[in-house]
Amino acid sequence: MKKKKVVIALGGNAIQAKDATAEAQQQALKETARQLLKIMKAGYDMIITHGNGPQVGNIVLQQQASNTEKTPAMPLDTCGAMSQGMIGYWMENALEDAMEEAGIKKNVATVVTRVEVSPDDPAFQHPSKPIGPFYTEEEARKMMKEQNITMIEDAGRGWRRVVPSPQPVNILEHKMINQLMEGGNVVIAVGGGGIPVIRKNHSHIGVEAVIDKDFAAQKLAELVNADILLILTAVGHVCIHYMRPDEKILTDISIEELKKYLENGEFQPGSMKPKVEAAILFVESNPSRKAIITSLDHAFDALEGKIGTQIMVEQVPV
Ligand SMILES: Nc1ncnc2c1ncn2[C@@H]1O[C@H](COP(=O)(O)OP(=O)(O)O)[C@@H](O)[C@H]1O
Ligand SMILES: NC(=O)OP(=O)(O)O
Repeated sequence: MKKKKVVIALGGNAIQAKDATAEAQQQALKETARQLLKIMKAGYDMIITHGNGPQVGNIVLQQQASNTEKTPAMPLDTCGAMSQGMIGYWMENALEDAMEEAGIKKNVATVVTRVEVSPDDPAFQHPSKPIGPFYTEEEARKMMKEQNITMIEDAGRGWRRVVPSPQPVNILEHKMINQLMEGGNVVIAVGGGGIPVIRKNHSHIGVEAVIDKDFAAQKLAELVNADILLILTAVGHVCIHYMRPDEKILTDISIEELKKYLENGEFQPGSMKPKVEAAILFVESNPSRKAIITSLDHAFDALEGKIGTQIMVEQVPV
């Protein structure tokens, strides 16, 4: 039987569960690798994508802190590339160790990935993607005045810097990523939503932005003709009336029904809304495709259709 192709988008909790140290992030990735191993063992072909919001923001701050003529600060696109390398390297170690323990022999590779965006994307005028650490309102107001940056309150958790987050238009390395996966390798790609580039005079030029990893994963999943887009976050299901007394989990759901909830404003921008939108776009691109939103610990069972929010063209009758 043909192996199913899965593109996995790993949420923040898969990497930065406790704190921002290299040790803590690598520790979190060990558990992530254990969960991903179950998917590997079941014979799925997989490409792993991941976020970079906390990490790229911290790299930017480190760059600024040592910005001298001899050690100049690198721009945001280059910081994005650094975050891909850093997280890809940690993930390679974690996956290799997990495979070794389980007696699985596969190669793991990270592809530094550029994602083309449109220079006319309106997102460049409206920074919305939170990066780096959280601050108090007082600290944030001072930083905005002194540094000419935009900061917003992030889902009740504190204030964070925000940067433009344009939509992915094309993934430049998608053919190589697909070949690596079809060759039986585990591929880590489009990290942090990819390095944002625009096309100018036959060249690609990096731009100051951070692409949403759920949209980038959706674009990649379409381009490699994946069967399933698996979006992993900290909750087992998408909910409507989230955090209210009448909260309800969504299990099997059609894109038509999900769209209605989206239009009713059920999902928050910057958290569940981009995941739901990415899932709908993927399923709409081909009716045989399926998107799943669930937690890391439910990843394998969700692929088997047992749990999580399963998004399809038609709701499967029970
Ligand atoms: N409608 C909703 N249903 C379920 N969870 C929601 C909803 N709205 C917000 N959330 C919260 O948002 C989180 C996902 O957003 P976020 O943490 O930014 O994503 P990521 O896991 O990609 O880092 C969920 O884990 C949950 O805590
Ligand atoms: N690039 C991106 O979407 O990162 P986070 O998921 O960490 O916000």
